[in-house]
Amino acid sequence: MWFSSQNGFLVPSLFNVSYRKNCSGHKLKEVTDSDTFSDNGKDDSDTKKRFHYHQDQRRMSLTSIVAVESPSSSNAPSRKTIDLGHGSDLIYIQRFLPFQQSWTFFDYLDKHIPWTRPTIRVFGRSCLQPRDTCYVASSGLTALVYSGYRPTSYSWDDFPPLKEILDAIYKVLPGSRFNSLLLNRYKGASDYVAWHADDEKIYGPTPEIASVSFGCERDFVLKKKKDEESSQGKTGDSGPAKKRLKRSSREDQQSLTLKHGSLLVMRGYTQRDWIHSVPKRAKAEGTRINLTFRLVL
Ligand SMILES: O=C(O)CCC(=O)C(=O)O
Ligand SMILES: [Fe+2]
Repeated sequence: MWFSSQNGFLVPSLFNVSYRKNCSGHKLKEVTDSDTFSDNGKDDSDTKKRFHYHQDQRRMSLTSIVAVESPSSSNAPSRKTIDLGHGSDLIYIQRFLPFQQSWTFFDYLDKHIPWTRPTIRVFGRSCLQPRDTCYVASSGLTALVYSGYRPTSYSWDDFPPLKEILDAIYKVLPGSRFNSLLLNRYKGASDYVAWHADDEKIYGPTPEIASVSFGCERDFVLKKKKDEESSQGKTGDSGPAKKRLKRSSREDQQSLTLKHGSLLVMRGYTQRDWIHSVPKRAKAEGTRINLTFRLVL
């Protein structure tokens, strides 16, 4: 097999290369998505390099990546499972959707979603939410309310491409079900989502949240709640308090770079025991769109 160099990595040259401006407006060279591509080892070295980078920044714990599962068929994109411990875990599929198709979704969502930037209440003060948002949900569900804001609920039928994305999620997560979707648009470096957990009662104690990202890649950071903040400390499965205090702080933080066309799934007790954020990043100049699919019980 022939290899060519792309962004410092050797990749098989049988894959087509295409160009698209990246979020800083620079020409970006990308391998046109071929689903078999993710199995050739490049995916891993790319990820490991990134993890080492984050490790340098003391944000990534390499030891917690417990499995890089082999795809069940050569067409399935490879997935990584990150065990956060105590019944919480993440799944990350970097090449979940094909690269060009992901840009088609991005353009559609950017143009057709009725984005709003609502005023929300944080610590008793009103402020403009630092990103655009929209909410889509099946009819008859309990309304979503967060930070004193109750978004208008749009219908799935208004935006048919959302159903295509949902179908793609069901293919990689058989048995899962989602009936609502929160969309976020980050218009540049200073848009962000602050530390929070999606632990609203309407999602139940162990919500599964499937998060698809398009456009400018951004860091997604998770931090373990202090034991008194989560009810996990009360279950007694994390050992005596003295032992808990000794735990290395690296185990309490995780960071991932969510790529264009990727899927991140948060499962188990992740919302009960962890908080997450998409921090401001000086270099993230372009627009990013993120979709979080959820199940309202
Ligand atoms: O943009 C993201 O990746 C995360 C968004 C998020 O955490 C949320 O909508 O609750
Ligand atoms: Fe969230």
